[in-house]
Amino acid sequence: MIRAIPTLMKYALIMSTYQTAPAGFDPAPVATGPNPQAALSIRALVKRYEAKIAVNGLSLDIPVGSFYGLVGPNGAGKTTTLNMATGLLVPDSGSVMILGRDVWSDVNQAKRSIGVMPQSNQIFDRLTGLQLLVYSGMLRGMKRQEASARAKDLLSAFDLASAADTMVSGYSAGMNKKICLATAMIHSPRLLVLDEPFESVDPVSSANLKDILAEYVSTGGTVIVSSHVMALVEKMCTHVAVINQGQVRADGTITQVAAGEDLEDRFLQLVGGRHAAAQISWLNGGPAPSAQPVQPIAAGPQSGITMPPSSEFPANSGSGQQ
Ligand SMILES: Nc1ncnc2c1ncn2[C@@H]1O[C@H](COP(=O)(O)OP(=O)(O)OP(=O)(O)O)[C@@H](O)[C@H]1O
Repeated sequence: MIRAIPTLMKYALIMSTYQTAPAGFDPAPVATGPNPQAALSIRALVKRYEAKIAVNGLSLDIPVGSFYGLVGPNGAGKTTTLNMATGLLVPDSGSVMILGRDVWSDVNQAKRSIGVMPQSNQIFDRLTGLQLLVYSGMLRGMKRQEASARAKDLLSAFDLASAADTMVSGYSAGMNKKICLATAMIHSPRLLVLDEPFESVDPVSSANLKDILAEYVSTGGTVIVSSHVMALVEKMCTHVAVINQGQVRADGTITQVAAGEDLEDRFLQLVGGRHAAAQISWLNGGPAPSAQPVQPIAAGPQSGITMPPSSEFPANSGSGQQ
């Protein structure tokens, strides 16, 4: 089982800093460099997409051995931050250190030392579950025999043993999540980064996954999960960071961040954005749309499509040209 998988990697200490922030943008000043003692240490991370600042000078320390939840509203910058922290997306500026090693000075080494759960559309789904896991292990430098033994342990731990020889394209959404998580664990990384790991997973499998992750943390591993499910984060995580508009609004242990309240209520206070229920009359049994005359649109005589005339779909001569 997972406990039997030995640690492969030991880590050196390296520090460095990226180039300065983009012109015209001033993230919050940062007094200290990354913390080499942390599992993941981020300083003044910035990413912008043209006018949009996705990550706005974000700094965060994630302690070794923590089960760390990253929460934030849609578009807060969680995925962009995690992609930059795990070597998948080049930051505009800022620095990231994983277990004392600067990520961007040797990005391939950084990638080998962590387990990042891929999205289901990022895996080779024409392989069987067993083949995918062995392949993932060998990509990280493992010998085939060892990768194969671990793959079988993982398939059984994740209740996928009976689907070991089934092509991943034939897996359900929940099975897909589990095989993705297994690919992130095969090389026994000391840091696991998981984006919404429990989405689509049934309650029994979810409880098993939580047990596996809790055991992994109890042996000194660090887990970072991004999630929108506050109850799950409150129950499972030791720490949490609330991210909004590309910055950390609050971070610390669950108790510190919740500050005596329900974590979800605290989250809503921190990120704001709640508004009175929208008044959409047609959702509340408002008047039925009035009948309008219809006439053919431009798709040609054989199309058989008719639409009411309007400013969005003006009637034209039926030439079919736009
Ligand atoms: N490739 C891209 N090009 C342009 N804008 C992007 C790109 N990727 C992300 N963004 C923008 O950056 C912001 C942060 O996106 P990100 O995906 O990091 O948010 P998130 O917190 O993970 O959101 P969610 O919870 O919805 O997954 C959003 O406004 C998003 O539209």
